[in-house]
Parts: sequence; C-alpha cells; structure tokens
Amino acid sequence: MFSGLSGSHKDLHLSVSIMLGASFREPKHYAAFLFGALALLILARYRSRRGSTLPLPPGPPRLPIIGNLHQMPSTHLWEKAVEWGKQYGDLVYVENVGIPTLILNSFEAVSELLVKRSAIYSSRPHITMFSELLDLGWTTTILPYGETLRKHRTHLHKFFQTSETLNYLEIQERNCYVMLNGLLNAPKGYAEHIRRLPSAVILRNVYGYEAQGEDDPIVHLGENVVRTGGEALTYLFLNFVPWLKYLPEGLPGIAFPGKAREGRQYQKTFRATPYEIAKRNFIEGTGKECMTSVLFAESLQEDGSFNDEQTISGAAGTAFLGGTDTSATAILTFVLAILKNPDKQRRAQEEIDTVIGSNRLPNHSDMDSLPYVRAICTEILRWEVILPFAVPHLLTEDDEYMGHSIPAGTWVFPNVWAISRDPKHYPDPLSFKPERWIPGETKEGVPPLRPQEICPGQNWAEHIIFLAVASLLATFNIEPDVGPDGTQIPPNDQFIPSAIRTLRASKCRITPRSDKAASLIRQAVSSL
Ligand code: HEM
Repeated sequence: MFSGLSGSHKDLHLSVSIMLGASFREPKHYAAFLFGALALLILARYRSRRGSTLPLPPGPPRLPIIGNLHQMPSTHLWEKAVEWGKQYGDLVYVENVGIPTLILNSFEAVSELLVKRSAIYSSRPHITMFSELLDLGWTTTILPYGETLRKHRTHLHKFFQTSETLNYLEIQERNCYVMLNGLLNAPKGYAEHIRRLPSAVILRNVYGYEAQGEDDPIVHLGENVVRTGGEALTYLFLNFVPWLKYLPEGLPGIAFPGKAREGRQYQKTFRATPYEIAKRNFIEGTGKECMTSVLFAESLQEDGSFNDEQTISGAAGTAFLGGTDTSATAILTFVLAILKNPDKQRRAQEEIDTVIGSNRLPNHSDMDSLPYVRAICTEILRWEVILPFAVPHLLTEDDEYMGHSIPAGTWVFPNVWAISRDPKHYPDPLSFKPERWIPGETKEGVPPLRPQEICPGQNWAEHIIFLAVASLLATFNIEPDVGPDGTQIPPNDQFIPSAIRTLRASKCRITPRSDKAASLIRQAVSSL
C-alpha cells in the first residue's frame, strides 16, 4: 500500500536532516531538536522493553534513535525488502524512530501470521497523514480492530462478496457495453473508457447513482481522493517525527501541509456528496435499490432518523476508494500483457470463438466455460501486483515466530510483490503465463496459491475483470502501434509506484475484430 516508508525526497531529506540537527541555524531550533530527540529516545526505549527473551527478527543494522530510517528508499520499498530478504530471510525487521516494522517476504509467513494468527494481526496502524491530516480515518482499510471495523466488513461482505446481490452483474454488463462503445468511437482514449467502468458500476451499486458519460463530477472527485490518499501514504515520516504535522503551509520545500489541505477538501466533499444524494432519494422514495438504500431501510428509526450513519457512509465510501483504481489497473494491465504477449490474445480469442461464437457478446454466465480467459484474469493480478505491500497490519499482542520475538505494536507489511514473484511457487515469475493456472498445462502443476485472497471486494473484482477481459478479447484486436520508421512502439510498462500501483495508457491500436463485433456493441448500447 505504500510507495516507501518515506515521502517525497525533499520532505524526507528535510525530516532526516532535522533529526540529525543538520539544518538548524538558530538556538531555538536546536532546543526543539533536542527536545524532540529526547522524546524519541524515550519512545524508542519504551518500545524496546519487551517481555520475550528471544531475539527480534533479523534485519539491517540500526542507528541510535532513527533506527533504519536513513536506509528507507523513497519508493519501491517492496523491492528493497526483496534485496534485504536475500541476506536476512523471509522476515525482515526494521525500526523507524522506534516504530517496529516487520516485512513478510514469503507466503508461508503471511499465512502463518496474518491468516492463522489473524486475531492478533488484524488491526491497522494509525497513519498520521492519512487518518489525521487528510481526515481519512473513517475508511475501512485503516480502521483499528473493533466493533466499527466489524460492521464495515459485514456491510461490504454483503454487497461485494455475494455476486447475486442487487443485480450487480447486470449493472456490470451495461457499463461494459458503454466501455466497448467508447473504444469503438475513440480507441486512443482506451484508458479513460476502462477507468470509467469500475467507477460507474460502484457508484450505481453503492449509491444508486448513474455516472454521466465519461466526465462525471463524482467520478473525478473520487479519483482525486484515491490519488491524494495514495500519495499521502508516502508521508510516513510524520509518524516518526510527530511534531512535524503542526508545520504550517507555505514553508519553503515542505509540500505536505498544502497536499493535506487539498486532499481533506476532496475527501470531505466526496464522502458527503453521493451519500446525501442517495439519502435524499431514499427519503423521497425516488432512489434505485443499492447498498445504501438497503442499509437505510435497515437502520431507519421511528422518528425518521437513521442509525449508525457514520458506518454506512464509511463503508460505502471505502467501496469506491478501494475498488475503482484497483480494478481499473487490473484491466489496464491486461492490455499491457496482451501488447507484450500477442500469442495469449490469439489463444483466448480462439477459445471465445469456439465456446461463444460470434453472434453475441460474452457475459458472466460464460465464466465457467472460458478457462483460458479466466486464467488470464488470475495471471494479471499475479504478474503485476497492484498493492505490493497490501494494507499494513498492526500486531496487538507480543508474539513469537520461528525463534524470534515480535513485539506488540509492530507494523506488519505482507510483501505481496515478493510473494507473487517467488519462483518456488511461480516458476519463471516475470513471464506472463496464464497456462500456469490451468491443470495439466505445466509440468509443475497449478500453483497452490492465488493472489488477493483477503480482500472483501475480491469476488466483485473477479467478475468485473472477467467481463471486461472477455468482452475486449471477443470484440477487439489489441496490437502495438507502429512508429514512422515502421518499427513497433514498445508499450508503456512503467507503473506509478503509489499505494495502489497504477498504469497510464500505451500507444497502441485497438480495432474491432469484425463489422459484426462492432454491430453487436452498437446494438447492446442502443438497448440501454
Ligand atoms: C483488482 C482489484 C482489487 C485488488 C487487487 C485488491 C487488493 C486488496 C488487498 C491486497 C487488500 C489487503 C488485504 C489485507 O492485507 O488486509 C485489500 C483490502 C481491501 N479491499 Fe481490495 N482489492 C481489489 C478490489 C476491491 C474492491 C472492488 C473493493 C470494494 C469493496 C475492495 C475493498 C477493500 C477493502 C475495504 C479492504 C480492507 C479490508 C479490511 O480491512 O477488512 N477491494 N484489497
């Protein structure tokens, strides 16, 4: 979920140099530094007071007070953790100004600690920028273990894990036709058409809101919250040097206070706007059935007020924030995978032509009869992991594992990036190989694991990714573009390393496979 444990280079440099006392020119600054350092030392000592006699897990050597802060890369920490893993193993322990942090580099460690011992590993750390400065502490992903989180999870499970709920699938199909039609009319803007799909479906599923065309104001608002929330998560040094959060806007070289103000405004408007529309529609009896309308009906009191509105609006808002960028990135990754592996497109199209023919568009009922297309969908999520560090967990009680003690209060990062590229489970891990998921196709057999098992939106996401991928394969050919010199333009494979890795468009050609395919799309859209 993080692009590193530190923020932008400028801000990181500032925080480290402040801690090292390197940039103080006035006595009062030194006094502030000494005071801060003393407090941190006490904090570090307090945190290291552990009951267990076992050693901490291995990790790079730490400096006094700052621990490993100076070794934290400003981005791609998951890759650094793989490097550390070669020296220290599956568990890598680092400390940042007294905050114990454990990175889990293997599936076995994640299954044992985060799954089997979930009772003590399921809380979330408080992240200053996210929860306080952006005021995003209401999102499910950051809630500490407890009653509110339990309610959020119940709401999300009900509306996102059971595929039959509220005709979700029909809403996905309708919006998929809109995406295909957009590609027909303006293929160069393919990334925009793909991005619109999960956003429009979630807004309809959650708030009963029908997104307007390609340029919907609520979709844009939500995208801004995802962007600022994702960026803000890289300002973790605010956790390590808490008093920095009080710095005002406008100081040279310090970007975060301005970003925080901007992001706070986005999230406030985003949380309120679609929610209030849904509530008004419910009260007036004009709304469409959706997640919030069902929850309003369940929580309506005799005096006309609603019970527990914070939980309803929190879970609803999180569904959009957690489900849009992730699902859109998965579909954009599919386009990239096909641009790099044209043989996979051919095989999948053959499967679709044999099973479905060319007289109709694919739909969800084809999921079981298109194993190769489904294998492509699974492989996309493994090949280019979307949340490389997942969402950080917080250990709430002292624990021991493999001869090491892990103190309560440790932040735990599952390194999904490393796990998905572990050759022990995924031979030739850098290759895009849907075949690995099909029984009997590889000599090693199907890997025992599937990525993304622990997300409440997994079932919903699997459905929308399948529908988009199968529909794109059935109706379009995706090919690299050719430059003026006649050579193929390489696709853009540079993911933006934020909390959720995202991908911009490649220069490519997306053309209808036939006139019939184009007319199927036009017919489907005209019947909406
Ligand atoms: C391709 C799409 C998606 C990917 C790759 C993905 C990935 C993940 C991952 C890795 C986690 C962290 C699990 C953990 O370590 O605790 C997570 C959590 C979460 N995801 Fe997703 N997700 C996707 C789609 C969705 C959708 C559609 C929703 C909408 C409901 C959603 C909502 C959430 C929430 C609320 C959490 C936090 C769960 C909790 O704390 O109980 N995600 N997701």
